[in-house]
Amino acid sequence: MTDKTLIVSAPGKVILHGEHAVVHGKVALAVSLNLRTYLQIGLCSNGRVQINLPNIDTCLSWESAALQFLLTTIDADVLNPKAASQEQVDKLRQFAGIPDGCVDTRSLAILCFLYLYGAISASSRQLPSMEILVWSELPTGAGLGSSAAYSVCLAAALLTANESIACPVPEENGTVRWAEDELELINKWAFQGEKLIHGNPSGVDNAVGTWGKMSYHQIFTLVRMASILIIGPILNSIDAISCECERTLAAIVAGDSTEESYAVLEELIDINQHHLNVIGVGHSSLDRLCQATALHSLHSKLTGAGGGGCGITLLRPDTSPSVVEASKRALNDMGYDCWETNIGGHGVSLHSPSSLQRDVSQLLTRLTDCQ
Ligand SMILES: Nc1ncnc2c1ncn2[C@@H]1O[C@H](COP(=O)(O)OP(=O)(O)O)[C@@H](O)[C@H]1O
Ligand SMILES: C[C@@](O)(CCOP(=O)(O)O)CC(=O)O
Ligand SMILES: [Mg+2]
Repeated sequence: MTDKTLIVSAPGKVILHGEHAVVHGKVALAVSLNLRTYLQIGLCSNGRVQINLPNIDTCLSWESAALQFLLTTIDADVLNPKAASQEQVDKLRQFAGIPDGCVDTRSLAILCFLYLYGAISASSRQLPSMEILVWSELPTGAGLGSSAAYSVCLAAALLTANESIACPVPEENGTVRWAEDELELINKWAFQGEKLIHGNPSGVDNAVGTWGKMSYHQIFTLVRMASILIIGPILNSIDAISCECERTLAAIVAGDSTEESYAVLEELIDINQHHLNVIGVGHSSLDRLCQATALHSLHSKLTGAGGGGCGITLLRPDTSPSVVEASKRALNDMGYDCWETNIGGHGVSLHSPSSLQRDVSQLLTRLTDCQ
């Protein structure tokens, strides 16, 4: 058991194309964002387990003894992650006082923590006393993958703390990542956490949180439902959109872009936005967002689960800053928040404290002090 305080972080994601379709086995194109979730974990000897989640105004603490039931309830092999059974979920809910069917932000975050903590500790038959603090730059529940970043951070921190994976030492001012097989294990456990939050996730979000950069993802877990016959052609079209977008982006990255490349990207965004509305995951507020940016000749679509949440707008290299500013002003006036982000942030990482940006470091210190 490592006795150091560890700080890990994982990026959020944005799905360029393929949300929802990916759950039905189609291709999704997702990229990591430069907005991250940070987790600080410290092992202690006070016989307690504490988790502090300031983004959702939650701080809970239990006697380790009260958590012993986890070892009898969860019979997991740390190297072979598996999903929580319904019986296990029921026991965790009962323990945490979460009524059946309750899926509020706090309940889901606690269920996810309790399962990952119990399952990852089960092999060593020990429940370490620890303090965990999770803070995120990502909006919660808005389509930017905050749940996956949370699950990835928890999986990485808990696996490292109980030495199921190595604890690489970052250089001063530096960050390090784990070996590929260890990242695989982090990703698999994070996926089990995502299942508790999402029910039937595709696995795209946790893969981006783990590996970062761009992920071209196709998962062959076809969900059978009657309406799939009707929406099948739309899902196939979304699949083709993801593939065409990937080809166009690859050409841009390779320096083979033409005037037309960006026009293609814009057209793909418009078509997909219509498709997402047709399959019923749009929202009038997202339509208004698309209309507002269209007035400035910018193209937008919803991203993530939809039904509210975030939209993305493509800024071409030749989009003038005044157009960006004018669209942001218009959106702000309509009550939207805007983030100008970069894509391609690195995947889950372990930080030396001095490598953190000053504002993040100060915030973690402040939040630790008031625990
Ligand atoms: N920083 C955080 N602290 C605590 N819980 C979090 C945090 N970020 C995400 N979560 C959990 O993830 C859920 C949001 O996930 P989800 O609805 O999938 O939206 P998103 O698009 O942001 O992933 C929250 O309800 C909460 O349970
Ligand atoms: C709708 C979906 O494709 C993306 C959901 O993304 P988010 O949780 O809204 O960030 C579901 C999934 O891929 O698991
Ligand atoms: Mg999510």
